[in-house]
Amino acid sequence: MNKRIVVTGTDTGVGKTVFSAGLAGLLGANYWKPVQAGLEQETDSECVRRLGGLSSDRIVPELYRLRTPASPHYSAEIDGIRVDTETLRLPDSGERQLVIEGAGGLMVPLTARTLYIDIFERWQLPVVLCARTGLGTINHSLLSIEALRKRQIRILGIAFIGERNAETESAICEMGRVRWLGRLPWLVPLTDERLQAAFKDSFVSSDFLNL
Ligand SMILES: Nc1ncnc2c1ncn2[C@@H]1O[C@H](COP(=O)(O)OP(=O)(O)OP(=O)(O)O)[C@@H](O)[C@H]1O
Ligand SMILES: C[C@H](N)[C@H](N)CCCCCC(=O)O
Ligand SMILES: [Mg+2]
Repeated sequence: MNKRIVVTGTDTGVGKTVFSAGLAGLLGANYWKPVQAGLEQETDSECVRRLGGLSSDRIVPELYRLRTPASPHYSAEIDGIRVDTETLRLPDSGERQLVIEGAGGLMVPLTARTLYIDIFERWQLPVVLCARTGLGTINHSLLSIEALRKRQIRILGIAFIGERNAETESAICEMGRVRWLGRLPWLVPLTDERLQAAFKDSFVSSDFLNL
């Protein structure tokens, strides 16, 4: 039985890391951010550990820690290295499930020739697509869905992040023919306790089990 889930999004900054923290906390899963671009501020792994309440042994180390917060292909060039996409092999997660977060949106380049979506296609894991609820998200979401479908990547569903927008959420799910998994509201302040409580109210763990 597959126990690994990819968390991707319609864009950078949509809330994949916060969602991943909530999901890993809800499932008791491990977390992996294969390629981290940007080290000056809290990394995604550090954020998931803090907000998801994960012990350090549940965080799989990144394969690439690139200094510059930019597209990984460029951030790697600045660091004088090249992402070897052949090394992006799925780690064994042992007894626990594994939440894997991409970087930015689907068509983010890891190298001049390889997009993250190409890696998702190779992995053939189910994908949760994180999306905003505000104006502009319908286009971003339907484009992302189309790209995933074209590569026959299984979409578990859409996880919305932001304030309720019933018309937009239903338009995306109906026109994109994808499941509405839930909506994580915007939490201010954003704390581990508030996230974990809100996540339990927003999502159902059975949607992410027995994949
Ligand atoms: N539900 C939420 N409530 C409050 N703040 C949030 C929420 N989701 C995300 N944020 C904030 O929005 C910003 C972007 O979120 P996040 O880092 O999760 O995005 P991302 O999609 O993982 O970005 P990246 O592409 O860089 O990995 C962060 O400052 C985060 O704290
Ligand atoms: C730096 C940022 N936080 C992410 N890690 C990488 C986002 C890459 C976005 C590339 C793009 O779509 O222009
Ligand atoms: Mg992130």
